[in-house]
Amino acid sequence: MNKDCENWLLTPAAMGRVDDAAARSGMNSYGLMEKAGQAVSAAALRLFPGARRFVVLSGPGNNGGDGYVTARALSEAGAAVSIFRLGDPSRLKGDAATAFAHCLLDGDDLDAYQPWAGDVVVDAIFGAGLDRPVPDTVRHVIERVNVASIPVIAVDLPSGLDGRTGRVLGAAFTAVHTVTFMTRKPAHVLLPGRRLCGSVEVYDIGVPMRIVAGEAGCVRVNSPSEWQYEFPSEGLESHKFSRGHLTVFSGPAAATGAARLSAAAGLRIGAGLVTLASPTAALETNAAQLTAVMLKAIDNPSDLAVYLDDPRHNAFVIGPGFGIGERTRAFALALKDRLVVLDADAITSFRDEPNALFNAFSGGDFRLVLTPHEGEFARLFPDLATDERQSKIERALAAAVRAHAVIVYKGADTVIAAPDGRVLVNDNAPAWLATAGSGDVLAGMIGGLLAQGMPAFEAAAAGVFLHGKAGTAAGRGLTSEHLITSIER
Ligand SMILES: NC(=O)C1=CN([C@@H]2O[C@H](COP(=O)(O)OP(=O)(O)OC[C@H]3O[C@@H](n4cnc5c(N)ncnc54)[C@H](OP(=O)(O)O)[C@@H]3O)[C@@H](O)[C@H]2O)[C@@H](O)CC1
Ligand SMILES: Nc1ncnc2c1ncn2[C@@H]1O[C@H](COP(=O)(O)OP(=O)(O)O)[C@@H](O)[C@H]1O
Ligand SMILES: [K+]
Repeated sequence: MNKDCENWLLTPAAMGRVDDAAARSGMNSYGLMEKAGQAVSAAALRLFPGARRFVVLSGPGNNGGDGYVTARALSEAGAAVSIFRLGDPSRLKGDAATAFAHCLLDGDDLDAYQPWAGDVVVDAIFGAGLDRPVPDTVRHVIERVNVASIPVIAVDLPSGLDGRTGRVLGAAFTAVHTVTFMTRKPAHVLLPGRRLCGSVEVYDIGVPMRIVAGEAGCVRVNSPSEWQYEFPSEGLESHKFSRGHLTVFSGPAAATGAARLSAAAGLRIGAGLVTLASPTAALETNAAQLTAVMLKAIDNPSDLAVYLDDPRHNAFVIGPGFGIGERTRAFALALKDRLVVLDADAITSFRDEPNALFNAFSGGDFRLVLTPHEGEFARLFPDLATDERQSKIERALAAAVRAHAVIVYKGADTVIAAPDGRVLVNDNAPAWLATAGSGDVLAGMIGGLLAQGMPAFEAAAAGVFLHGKAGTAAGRGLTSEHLITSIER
C-alpha cells in the first residue's frame, strides 16, 4: 500500500471525482482499469494456485470492466476461466466497453452460473456504483455461491455492499479477499462491511497522489501516525505533578468496581496522580482495594466545588458505575471548565436534556469526550441513531458538531469524531474486548491521556487504539483487570 494514503478513507463519490480528475488530467483511464484487473488476477493466482476454474462475474459498469481485464489476464496466465455477465455487454460504455472488446472469452448470463467444486469466484458485478438494492438475479447467485462455499475474491467491494456506509443493500457476497484501488473506502472498515471484505489489499493503480489527496478530506483509519505527535512523553525533568492529575468518580458502595477499573487504567497510561472521588459510604470498600490510586470523599456538589478550587485537578472521568439521575447531572455540569470523559451512567443521565450538557461545554476548546456504545448513543442522539441514510462516520460527526465534544462511538468499528471534521475509524480491536468493564478501562485511558495534556481528539484516538492493542496483547479470555496490565504506551 502507498504510505501516503494508507490511512485515508475515500467515499465512492470522492473516488468517482478522483476518476474524473484523473481522466481530465490527460491520463489514459483505460490504463487504470487495465492495472486494476491485472492486480486482481495476480491476487487470484497468488491466493488460489490450485483453483480448478476462475469464475468471473461481470457487471454493467466499470467494476464489470475490471472483471473483463481480470478474466483476460487469468486466461493469458493459463488458468481455466468462465465469465458470467449481468446485463447486455453491448451496452457497456467507455473503458468497460474497451475491456470487454479486448477480452475474447465467451460468456454466459449470470443466471446460468452453477457452482462447481474447485471454483473460485471473482466478483466484479458492482463496486463503487451500487446505489440501490441488488436485483434478484444477483441475490440468487450470491445464495448459490454461499451454499456451495465457493471462495470469493471481490473487486473493489463485495457486490451488494454500500461503499459509503458499509451496509448491505439487499444481499452481498462474503469475500475471502478484496482488492481495492488507491485507498480504502468506509465500507472496508465499518461493519458489517469489514467482515464481508475478508483481507483487504489496496493496490496503487497509478492515479497521481496529488489528485487523490485533493479528495482525501479528514476521514482516516486510526493509527499512531494520527496522534503520535501529541503523545505525552516523560523526561528526566518530569515529576508526578507534571504528568497530570486524573480524578475518577466512584459509584455507591455496591457499585465501585467500574470506577476502580477506570482509575487503574488512567494510572497505567501515565497520569502522574489518580484520585478516586468516592461517596463517604463507599470509602472503606474502595480503600480496601486501592494502592497507588488515592482516595477522596466527595459526596455532593459543594464537596466537588471545594475540590475544583485546585486547578491541578485537571482531568475527570465520570459515569462508570456512578448511577443515573440529578446528582450525576449536577456533578457533570460542575466540571464544565475541565477536561472530562463522560461515559456510561453519566451519558444516560442526560437522556432527557442533552442540550444542558452540550451547552455547558459549548464555549472554548473542545474538552468533553463522550464515549457512548450503540445504546447510549441512541439515548443522546435519537434522531441520528435512527437515520438509516447516514453511515456511522456521518452520525458520529454530526453528534460531535452538535455536542461540541469529541465522540467515541464504540463498537467493533469504533468511530472517533471531532467537531472540526476530523474522523478516525478504529480497526484493531479484537472481539474479546466485548467483556464487562472494558469500556470503563477505555474511559480511564482517555482520561489519563487528557490529564497528561493530550488534546481531546488525539487523546480519544490514542486511547481507543492502545485499548485495542492491549486487548490483542492480552489475548482471548481476557478480563478487564488483565486488560489494564496489558496496556503499553
Ligand atoms: N477508483 C478508481 O480509480 C478506478 C475504479 N475502477 C472501477 O470502477 C468501479 C466503479 O465503476 P462504476 O462507477 O461504473 O460503478 P459500478 O460499481 O461498476 O456499477 C455501476 C453500474 O451498475 C448499475 N447499477 C448500480 N446499482 C445497481 C442495482 N442495484 N441493480 C442494477 N444495476 C445497478 C449502474 O446502472 P444505472 O444506475 O446506471 O442504472 C451502472 O451500470 C469501481 O468500483 C472500480 O472497480 C477501475 O476501473 C479503475 C479506476
Ligand atoms: N465485538 C467487538 N470487537 C471489538 N471491540 C469491541 C467489541 N465489542 C465491544 N468492543 C469494545 O469494548 C468496549 C466495551 O465498552 P462498553 O460497551 O462500554 O462495555 P462496559 O460497559 O462493560 O465497559 C468498547 O471499547 C468497544 O469498542
Ligand atoms: K465487486
